[in-house]
Amino acid sequence: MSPKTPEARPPFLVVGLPDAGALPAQLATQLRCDRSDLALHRFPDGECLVRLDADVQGRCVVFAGSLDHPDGKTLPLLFAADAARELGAARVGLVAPYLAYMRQDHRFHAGEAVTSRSYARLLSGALEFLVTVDPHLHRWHSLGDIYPIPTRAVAAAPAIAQWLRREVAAPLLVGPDEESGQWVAEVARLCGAPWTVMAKQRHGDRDVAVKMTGGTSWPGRTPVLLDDIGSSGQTLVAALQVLREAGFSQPVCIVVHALFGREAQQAMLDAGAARVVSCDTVAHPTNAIAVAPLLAPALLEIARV
Ligand SMILES: O=P(O)(O)OC[C@H]1O[C@H](OP(=O)(O)OP(=O)(O)O)[C@H](O)[C@@H]1O
Repeated sequence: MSPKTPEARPPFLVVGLPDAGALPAQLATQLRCDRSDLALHRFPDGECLVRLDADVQGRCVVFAGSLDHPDGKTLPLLFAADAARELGAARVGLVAPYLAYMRQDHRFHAGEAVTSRSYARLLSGALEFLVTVDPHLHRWHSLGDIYPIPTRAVAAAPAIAQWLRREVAAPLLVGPDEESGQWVAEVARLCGAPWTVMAKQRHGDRDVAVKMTGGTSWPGRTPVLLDDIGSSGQTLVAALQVLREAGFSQPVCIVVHALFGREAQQAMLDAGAARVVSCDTVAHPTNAIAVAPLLAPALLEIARV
């Protein structure tokens, strides 16, 4: 099949998922296209009913919204994607700044589901492309390992580095575990700052232990703890305690995806964090770093191949 000419490309329609915040409007503005919000009704028995209020015929329908609290958001998304196709959409894709279930990437105990793979199959059965931000890639090396559809993983690092250059004079980037090295090293490179990672052991959902593995002598540097996800907040709390014991002061905490509640945020402040900030992939009071503007270019690239 020959590549589509620009004239033949279907126009975009952005459809905001429930609780998607400002993202759908931002995307529609950047794409200069129409936007509509998915109507969602919950019946008394908990079942959902979705309704598309815009004409999707012949359009490239882009659902937009993060997949935090995924169990309540995923079925409406799948139903809506199915409806869009039935109603004549030319293409159906998803921009989800936070992609759920990526941490369940291994059968840790006999009989457990490898949910990241199952979830990928589920979404890939309903969608033709996916754009997200810094998915949790630990045992999977890329989204392509589990998502058969075209995907783009947008890096938050340039936006984080830009924020740091503005807000922290002489940062030392610190990752709380080895996996965080992938984000920490890139942000450090972009800032021209030194970096190190700790070693983490997870014993339970809210039970982690971390220890310093590199040096602790970084005179004049402000430690900046950087991780992809804050959930219970215990990883960062444990890392903050280690930094305090090593004599660091006024550490800054940055997470890409803020999945934590008020208590976890308070625990980080109590453990010595001078500031706790996050990217705007999940709407949260700590949002300070905008990555949503990076999504439209990735979407244009992927939706038009
Ligand atoms: O706020 P918390 O509840 O501590 O969760 C956040 C941590 O969880 C993830 O790693 P995880 O411990 O799942 O390790 P992994 O790299 O083995 O997937 C993530 O990279 C954070 O480090």
